[in-house]
Amino acid sequence: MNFENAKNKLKEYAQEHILDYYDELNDSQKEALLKQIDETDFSVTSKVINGKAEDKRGVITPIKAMTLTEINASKEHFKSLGLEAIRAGKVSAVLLAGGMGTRLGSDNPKGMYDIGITKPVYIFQRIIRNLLDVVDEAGVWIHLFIMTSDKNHEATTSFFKEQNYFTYNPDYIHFFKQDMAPAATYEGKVYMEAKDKIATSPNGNGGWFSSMQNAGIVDIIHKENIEWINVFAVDNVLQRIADPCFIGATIDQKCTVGAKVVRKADPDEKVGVMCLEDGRPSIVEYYEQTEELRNTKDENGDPAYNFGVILNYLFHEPELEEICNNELPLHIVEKKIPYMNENGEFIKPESPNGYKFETLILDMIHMLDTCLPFEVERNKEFAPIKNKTGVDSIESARKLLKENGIEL
Ligand SMILES: CC(=O)N[C@H]1[C@@H](OP(=O)(O)OP(=O)(O)OC[C@H]2O[C@@H](n3ccc(=O)[nH]c3=O)[C@H](O)[C@@H]2O)O[C@H](CO)[C@@H](O)[C@@H]1O
Repeated sequence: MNFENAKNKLKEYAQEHILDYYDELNDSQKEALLKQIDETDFSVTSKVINGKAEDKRGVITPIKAMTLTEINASKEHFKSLGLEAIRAGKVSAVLLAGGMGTRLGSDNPKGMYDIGITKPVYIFQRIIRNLLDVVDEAGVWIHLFIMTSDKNHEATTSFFKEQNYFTYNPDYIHFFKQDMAPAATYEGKVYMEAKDKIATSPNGNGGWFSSMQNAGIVDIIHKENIEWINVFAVDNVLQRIADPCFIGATIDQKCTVGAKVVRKADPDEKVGVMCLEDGRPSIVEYYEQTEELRNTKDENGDPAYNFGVILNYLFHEPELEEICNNELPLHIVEKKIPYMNENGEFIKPESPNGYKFETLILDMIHMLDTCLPFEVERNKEFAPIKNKTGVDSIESARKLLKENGIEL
């Protein structure tokens, strides 16, 4: 992209200030900035209307989940269906590791965090170990696709190499990068990180499938005749990945998606909740749950929206291709955005100073026709690490790992 084209593109979105320092840059900086302007989707900034994204939610009603009791009654059947699919090479996994580990106060990718006490136990290591349990049981390797971002790709890939892929077969590990989105002020003006660099951040975990397409990963899926993709978060060190019982239940129920859910610990727990939206399966993310939704009770006096997603979904791949051109809703999130001020100084703000733009994986559920909310025991499958201490922290995860007999 040349200077004139860049100027025109920025004008369209009222972001011309990005080129304010262009004349001061050397040739390689100029080139880098023009490339970034070319690759960045600025249209997101025009979606800020009075500081908010348009809210187009339908009518929310409760959904029924397959409960532990129901699952236990058919466990062996589900398990054998799932193992059959795995052994036929129809199942793959996607690790979402494009987010930053900022809440842990580390600049490294979250998966590199060492949660060990007497020996190093990295988050990535726990995840691979969990997947290896199924590989050992099924007797076949499972393709694992790992989503990174511009900010952590190098660090993640070198770490896996250095750790010898935690004994996983490297032929079955494939990395791909997710796309980035600009960060902006409350007025929708894109922040600069430096004179030659726009402030960008990973564009939310909703971009995982389109990023897989852009990176050519979907070609591997086709070539290998993979039908199911188990997508999961980097931060839950206890989750079962490519869980045969979960896979079998989703196949048995003829659903396009399966979503692992837990009963919420309390109405304010920071998990998205499963529901029906205009009669179709859907999820309301925690920061968008109203007081009313959190406190509604069903006819038995139990919370009506009690099934929280743990971010472990099983997608039937062909339907993802059908919906991939549909636009996912944009979520506008207030965040602390490091930026360069008008004096050219780099500032790391103490409190939120603008918006990041994200699409979320949970919005894909509403686009697909059928979803099986599949209950799992929270003490056996949900140990998310979001914070250093307190709720959903390294401390709480260590406690749960110990309870499950895992040495740290
Ligand atoms: C949007 C989403 O799914 N939120 C879920 C997430 O909340 P949570 O608040 O943890 O969601 P985050 O967006 O922080 O991260 C979720 C996962 O997505 C990855 N990531 C995130 C952003 C990005 O641009 N790229 C990327 O790969 C992260 O590395 C992480 O593995 O986990 C909770 C369970 O613990 C669920 O109840 C929430 O519904």
